Amino acid sequence: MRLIPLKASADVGLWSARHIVNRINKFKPTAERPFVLGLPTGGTPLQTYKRLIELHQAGEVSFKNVVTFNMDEYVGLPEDHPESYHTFMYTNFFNHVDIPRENINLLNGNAEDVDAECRRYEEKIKSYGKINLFMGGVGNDGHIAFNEPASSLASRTRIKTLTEDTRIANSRFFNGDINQVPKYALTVGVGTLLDAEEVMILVTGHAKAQALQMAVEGSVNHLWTITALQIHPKSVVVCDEPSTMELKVKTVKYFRELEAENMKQL
Ligand SMILES: N[C@@H]1[C@@H](O)[C@H](O)[C@@H](COP(=O)(O)O)O[C@@H]1O
Repeated sequence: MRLIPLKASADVGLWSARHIVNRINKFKPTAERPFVLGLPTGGTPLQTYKRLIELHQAGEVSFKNVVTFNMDEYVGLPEDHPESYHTFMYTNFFNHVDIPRENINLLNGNAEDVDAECRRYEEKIKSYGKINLFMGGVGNDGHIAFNEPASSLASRTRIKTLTEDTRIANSRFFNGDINQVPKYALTVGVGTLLDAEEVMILVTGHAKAQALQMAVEGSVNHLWTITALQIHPKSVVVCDEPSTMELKVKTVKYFRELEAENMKQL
């Protein structure tokens, strides 16, 4: 695991956006061989999306040959609901870059047969071979995508019941009313995430300190599904200072020194 300890959340946004741009440009995608990017919603990646739009406008990156797969979507929320992940993605990112609409993949939380919808999604990912880079955030309780505590670490895309903690955390987007937060979501599985060539997780704010500590210093376990990153061959965690509060000083020092060495070699 690579840990990038940065100062502020704005730095996390910039670093992660540059990382995505570098990966896409190095890949030199074409229509026949697109770059496949996994994407999250939530408050954390907002700054990344802003920076990506700026880098696109500055001519540093094109999304013409990029195919995206979002990690999750609420069940039963109309697609055009202001808090659906469809709306989030178009408003905060897709509407501002040159990605063709047909390259965008989002789970349909209103599908009549949700199991068939989840199978379709897995098949579609497979049809591209693999996801080249999956970006994600983490819940306060260590969930990755909507893989709530006790999710199988081998799980694939499926329907999940949200925990009360997650619904309380997400009620901030629903007028502070937990009753308006959907009870279910469709989500890629931990196994789906682990299949990606690279996984990049963004962690910002003090509320995520315990999740970050488990991710980096804890043991792999299904109660903190973020810990599955430890068995991924290429995972990178980009974090700000407040989120490192529960890490050992020597852990942060080690990773900071490693990154300083990397910078020197560039
Ligand atoms: N399904 C999403 C996750 O993908 C996200 O990582 C988490 C944290 O969101 P935020 O970035 O707003 O803290 O919220 C939701 O539960």
